[in-house]
Amino acid sequence: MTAPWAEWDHIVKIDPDKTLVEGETFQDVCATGTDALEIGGTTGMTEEKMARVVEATTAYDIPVYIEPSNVGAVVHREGLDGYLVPVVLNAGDVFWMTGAHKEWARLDDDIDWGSTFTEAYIVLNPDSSVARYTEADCDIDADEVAAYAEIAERMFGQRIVYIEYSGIFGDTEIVRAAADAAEEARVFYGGGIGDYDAAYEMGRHADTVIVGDLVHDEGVDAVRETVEGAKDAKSERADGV
Ligand SMILES: CC(C)=CCC/C(C)=C/CC/C(C)=C/CC/C(C)=C/COP(=O)(O)OP(=O)(O)O
Ligand SMILES: O=P(O)(O)OC[C@@H](O)CO
Ligand SMILES: [Mg+2]
Repeated sequence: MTAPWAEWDHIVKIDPDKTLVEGETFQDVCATGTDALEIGGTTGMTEEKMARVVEATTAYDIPVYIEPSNVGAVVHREGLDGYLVPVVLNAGDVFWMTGAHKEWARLDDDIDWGSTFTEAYIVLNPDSSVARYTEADCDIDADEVAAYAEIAERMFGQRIVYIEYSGIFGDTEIVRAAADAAEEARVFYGGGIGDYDAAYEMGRHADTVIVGDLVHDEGVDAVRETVEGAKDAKSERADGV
């Protein structure tokens, strides 16, 4: 099966706990040229907030995926394309590898496994909420990140390796190392993408560039630039994927 994300160069991640820039709508976000929306955030997440954003975004012609950060924030809804569920490879607490997932399977009888996929996260900004929650070991070098990417794909069958620098622009050598280690698995990169150049730079290595805070802090014009950066980088890549 071709993965839904196979052609995604760029994703906007909407945090239901944050607002859009005044005067902008989800329709404007969808019109930036981004390939998909992920809805999720670490702190302040509730089912109500999630439901509100899902309802507002599924009205448009763009894939919408929930990225759950806890069991209570998952909603099921007509028009939703599916679920991209994090599994944090370098978490300090196994709850974030399998524990939350076990609880979700135990409590939710309506999981649609056909549209549920996992993202093998490697969390690398120690000051981010996600690093603090998961007690991630962020003090790892490019070799170790590459090895995580390798085992994610080869031992655990992961199809997405997500290099997560939430809040800061990451180390391109680390992203490159992950990309080199991944054979078929796609490398997602997120963190601190704020303009064309940043998206272009990470898009040279990662298959998909994710933009989060920018949509809430700066708005759709800035996001559109990053879409162009990611897409230009992709079209210039020798492997063409
Ligand atoms: C199995 C289910 C249903 C849930 C568990 C899912 C897991 C393991 C989540 C792990 C870590 C996590 C919270 C991932 C979400 C990724 C994300 C949205 C990160 C961005 O958050 P930050 O930028 O750190 O936080 P804020 O912007 O909310 O402060
Ligand atoms: O908010 P930013 O820093 O763009 O990070 C995006 C995303 O990777 C967060 O999960
Ligand atoms: Mg954030």
